[in-house]
Amino acid sequence: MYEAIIERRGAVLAVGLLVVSFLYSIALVVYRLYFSPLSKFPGPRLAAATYLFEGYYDVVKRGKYTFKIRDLHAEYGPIIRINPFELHINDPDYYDSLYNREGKWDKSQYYIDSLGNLDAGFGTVEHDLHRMRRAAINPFFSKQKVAALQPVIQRLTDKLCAKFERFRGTVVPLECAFDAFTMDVITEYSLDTNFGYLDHPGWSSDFRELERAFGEMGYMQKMFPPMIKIMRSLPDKVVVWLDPKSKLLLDFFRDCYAIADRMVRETDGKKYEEKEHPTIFYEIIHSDLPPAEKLPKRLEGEAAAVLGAGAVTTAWTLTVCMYHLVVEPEKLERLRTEIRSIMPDPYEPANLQQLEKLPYLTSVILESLRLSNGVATRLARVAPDRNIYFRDWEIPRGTPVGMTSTLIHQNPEIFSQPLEFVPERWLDPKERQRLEKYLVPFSRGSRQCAGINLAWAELYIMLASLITRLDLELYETTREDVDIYSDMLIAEPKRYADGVRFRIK
Ligand code: HEM
Repeated sequence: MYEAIIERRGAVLAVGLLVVSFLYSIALVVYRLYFSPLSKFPGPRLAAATYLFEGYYDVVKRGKYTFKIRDLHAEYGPIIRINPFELHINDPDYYDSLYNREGKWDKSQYYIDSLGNLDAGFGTVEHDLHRMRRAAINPFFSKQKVAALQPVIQRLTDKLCAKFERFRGTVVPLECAFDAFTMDVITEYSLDTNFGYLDHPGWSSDFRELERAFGEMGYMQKMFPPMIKIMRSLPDKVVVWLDPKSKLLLDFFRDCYAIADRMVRETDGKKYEEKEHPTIFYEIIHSDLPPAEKLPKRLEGEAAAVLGAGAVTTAWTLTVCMYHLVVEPEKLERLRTEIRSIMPDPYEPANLQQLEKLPYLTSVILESLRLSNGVATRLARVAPDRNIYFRDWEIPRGTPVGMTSTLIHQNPEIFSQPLEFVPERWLDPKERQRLEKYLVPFSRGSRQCAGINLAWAELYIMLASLITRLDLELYETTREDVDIYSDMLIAEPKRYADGVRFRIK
């Protein structure tokens, strides 16, 4: 009898809960469509009503919302509402108004959640905290510091070129090779350790897989915000059973923690003074940051951020660059001739300052940065304390507003033949000045890339040595292996499984 009553009450409770959540959902949709401060902005009603619209394009169709956003702009105009709480602008001339250093600029919590809430400058929502964290690492990435440390980059460049020479006649997955190079540069230059990827007998694609897993998880996380917290609370074995790819992520964070922990211990003592050069942790540990900012767990986030942000982005730019140069041999030859004019012996490398003066090499790098879209996704910024303006639109304070470099770099009104590799467009100084306003691979403003100088140095030094020392030919690789097809935070081509492959001649 009691059981029957309890059963009946349970059923009533379940139905009651269903009805309440149904009514709540209806009320939420009505609020979002008619009463939200963003309801005046154009865009599809479905996107304004629910995140599932975005989820369909990014999770189900895999990284396609960026391209849908481009189409929506064509339909609704330069400013649109892309989800219940976020706006997107597609007007290249507005870029510097959104990404600058005037006033406070937060990042959007929604975006930061998708990065797994990294406890690093990269993953910091709030302007003031970011400013403090960024100030501690800025000196380390200055042009002067990078210039002084170019021997490290050159040594690792020589190591990769020598490895290519040992692999003559074989097929090499070029992106994996460049990943190994950029990972070794960052770990040695920034973290004073060496993952030794270049010492592996072959070419590992682990890191690329890791970044892809990161992108996929980010999109899932956006749709189901408690996901990361739940995953973190589960034993590792269960997480890996649920999603085998997460093993790469777990191992990666474990490695980052181990580096951070070791660095904190070593930097405390004299031993550090014996080191060849400072590292990012040296800067942080000796900075004015409060003690809580210097704990290994926090520094794990900083290590993960520089590795995650700096390795595949630069490696992908090198890969896209080499693809286009090999496909257009007259451009490759022109570049070779220019580099040889200052380094006739390829094994006696020119220094960075000399390379920076080469106009064609610089143009090739600018064009490669434009076409490679290292960070492919929109980057939302939030003005926390003031309304901002776009043309006649007043955007309420606290609203995430994003723009997407990929869409700007492919805008035919700015870059003629936007999908073609045309380094020549950058050669005329006046035209270059005009175009550089719209070249934003590193973003701009207070949250722009910290590693710009390092990325440029790696690109100059690697290209100069590789192009003058070796001949490469494509192996079963087409434009479908390099052109962006999905936005997985980083750019992903249509045929990403085998990657970009070259035979070393
Ligand atoms: C071609 C290569 C690269 C590209 C295209 C690139 C692009 C970017 C972009 C667009 C951001 C801003 C992301 C956002 O707003 O959320 C960023 C941030 C960052 N990048 Fe890079 N990056 C490159 C190389 C590097 C390198 C070599 C490093 C250093 C090891 C690096 C370290 C960072 C860091 C630490 C941040 C976070 C900055 C902050 O929030 O204060 N990046 N990068």
